[in-house]
Amino acid sequence: MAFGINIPGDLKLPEKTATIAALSISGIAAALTFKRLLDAKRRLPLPPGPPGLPIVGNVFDIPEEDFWWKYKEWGDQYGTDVIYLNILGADVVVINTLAACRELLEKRSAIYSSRPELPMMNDLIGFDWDFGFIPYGDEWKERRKVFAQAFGPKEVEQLRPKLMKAVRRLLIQLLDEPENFREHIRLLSGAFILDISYGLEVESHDDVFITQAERGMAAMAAAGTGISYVVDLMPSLKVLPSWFPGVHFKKDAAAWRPHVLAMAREPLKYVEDRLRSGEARSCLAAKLLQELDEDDEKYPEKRKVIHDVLASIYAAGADTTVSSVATFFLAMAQNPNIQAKAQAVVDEALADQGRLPDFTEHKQLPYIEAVVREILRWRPVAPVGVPHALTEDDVYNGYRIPAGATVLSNCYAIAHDPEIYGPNTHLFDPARFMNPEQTEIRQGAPMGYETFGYGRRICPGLVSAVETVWLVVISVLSAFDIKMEGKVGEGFGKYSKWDVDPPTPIHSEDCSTVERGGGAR
Ligand code: HEM
Repeated sequence: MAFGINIPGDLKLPEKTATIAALSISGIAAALTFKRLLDAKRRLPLPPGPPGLPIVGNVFDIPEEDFWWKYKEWGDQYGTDVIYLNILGADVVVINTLAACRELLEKRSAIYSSRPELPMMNDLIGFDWDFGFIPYGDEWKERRKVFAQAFGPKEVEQLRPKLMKAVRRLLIQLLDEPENFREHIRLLSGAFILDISYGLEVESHDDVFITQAERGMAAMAAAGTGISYVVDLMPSLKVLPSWFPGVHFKKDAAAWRPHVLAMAREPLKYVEDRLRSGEARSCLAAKLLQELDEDDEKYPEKRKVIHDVLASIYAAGADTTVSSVATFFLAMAQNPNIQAKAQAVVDEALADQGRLPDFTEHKQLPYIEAVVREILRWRPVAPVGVPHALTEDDVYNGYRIPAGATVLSNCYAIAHDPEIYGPNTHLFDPARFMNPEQTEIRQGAPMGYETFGYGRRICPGLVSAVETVWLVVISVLSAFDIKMEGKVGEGFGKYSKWDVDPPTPIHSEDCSTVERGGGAR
């Protein structure tokens, strides 16, 4: 019933008529007030932003590189923490401050937690199994719940032996082929995820499951999240046939789709086969599948949830972890003094122990904790987060934010905000998290976790990701010196115009590991 009002059945007819009339009048009045509020809301201005051109809007205003600084600069120029951009008619809102992220993405998360439509990524390439890309709603909630149960702090603790194994193998590979450190990091991340998800024992880069997953990830990187393909800006184009002139996106999608579907389908089938033959190794897939009843009429849907959640772990966790670990190598190569200080801390903790670091040292070494926080802060993996989408019209600071707007959080600008992280945020300096004596993490120090996003869609793999970075950091520091090698490149580590004292720009490929106490290998 409209407005949810029940009329008692024992009322007499005139009373009923009067009651109905009264209710109708108050209903109409409420509807009019609501409409007036809505109209007033719609008359409010959009947040300020660069003026843009007709039809294309701000497409040509956005620089290809370091666009997060441009977003911040516009915010400062217009005196607002939320700016508006029009991208070929689509509403895009960028949040430049932590306070505004908290207000909008956290406090108002009920309406800021969807995702924009991603026709290329989801419908055409086939990533609709990745719950990180699907809209807010029941399907997302169900998957997120299963994920959260598998990655709570206690569950992550149980994954530690598998993580230790992966990191120890990384050390051996660094010893054998330090110049291929990037490949080794990729294998560390992918192999650990395939082990915990499906119990797969991946030993080398040529492993069939790794190859399959990496092909899928290459498709994801090429598709981008939103504006790499014209179909993302004009979803209606997806109905065009692939022979239609200029419809490259369909050909690309057709080439990638089989890999993207296989990376989710094949490892799960492998576990199912192993369960039937009684040979399944302990892993999330085995645990979740064993909880299902094949006679349950909802079995196919429940199996699909497991399929989606497990594959999302690789899709969301592999490249992001690789990127953070690569930042560690870069930061150490650029900052030998910090590396030496961190190594001294590790050496002292392990003196006379005759072993490599393990979780005994976890949370015992504040400076290493600060190094990890600084890695995550200094070069956020997703500089403007993963786009959120607003599901209802909203008003912020007198500005209208329209329903359907894509909402970006400028994590990079926030992670470099001197009011949160102190001076010289362009520099890699773990000391910013420490107390003046440099003995403990300073009380009230921020976590440095802007890189994990905000609100209901915040990275649910955070605890596992931080533990992985931590174990790599402490293990590599205990065994190797990381030094720059050969020519000094350009581009990676490029500093922004805000930087006063830029670090030497280098490519992360130019780093090399040197066995501690030994010569360059
Ligand atoms: C340092 C490594 C990582 C970084 C920087 C990172 C960052 C992020 C970010 C920025 C988001 C989007 C948050 C938002 O929308 O506000 C996200 C989502 C997600 N991450 Fe991570 N992540 C990392 C590692 C991982 C790992 C290891 C896993 C799995 C174990 C994981 C699983 C996920 C999932 C499933 C989502 C989608 C959540 C949703 O849409 O509800 N991430 N991550």
